[in-house]
Amino acid sequence: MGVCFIGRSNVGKSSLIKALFSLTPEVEVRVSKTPGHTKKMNFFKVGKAFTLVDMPGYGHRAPRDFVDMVEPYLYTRKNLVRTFLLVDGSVGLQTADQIALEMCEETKCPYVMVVTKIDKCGQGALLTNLLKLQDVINTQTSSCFPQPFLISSVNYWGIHLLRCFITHVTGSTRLRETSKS
Ligand SMILES: Nc1nc2c(ncn2[C@@H]2O[C@H](COP(=O)(O)OP(=O)(O)OP(=O)(O)O)[C@@H](O)[C@H]2O)c(=O)[nH]1
Ligand SMILES: [Mg+2]
Repeated sequence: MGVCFIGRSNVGKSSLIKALFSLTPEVEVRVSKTPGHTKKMNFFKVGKAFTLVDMPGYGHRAPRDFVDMVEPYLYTRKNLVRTFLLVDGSVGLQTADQIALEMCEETKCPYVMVVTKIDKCGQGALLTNLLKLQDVINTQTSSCFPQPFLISSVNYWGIHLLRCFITHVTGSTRLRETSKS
């Protein structure tokens, strides 16, 4: 079973995965300032339980084979439990994101919006983009999680909550049996 991370090139997909793995630094996740850095899908195994998949970005300078590679994956992957669609907090939903959103709706696999880089965007811009995003979620989606996650991979805002969410949706929590006595 697995979860995957998609979004425009440079939005911070690899950085988010790196932040999620901050407690296990032996897992190497490559990040770059150059958009279009991640050119292949990268699979990160977490124990035996599940896999995180880092995808190449779409949009500006992204590998052309995004459509050839990612779309078939989303359509055929049976044990994909969630797709995380990342949007940059400073710029909000772009045309390419709308297309990705429609692709997610079509595959009917549950997906979750993640707003990235909130450390570097102004409060006003963030609020405007969030309200627009929330409106799109409310009116145009049926398999999207109702609330977006706000994160910063630089100072770890929202990372722990997202980690808990992923653990929950992948069923990786091992709840201790409560004492019956
Ligand atoms: N300020 C800030 N910068 C970030 C954050 N996350 C990522 N970045 C920066 O954004 C750039 C791109 O990050 P990546 O994680 O490589 O982006 P990506 O989405 O994997 O990009 P591709 O692999 O090209 O699709 C890097 O310079 C990161 O340091 C964040 O939360 N805050
Ligand atoms: Mg990347």
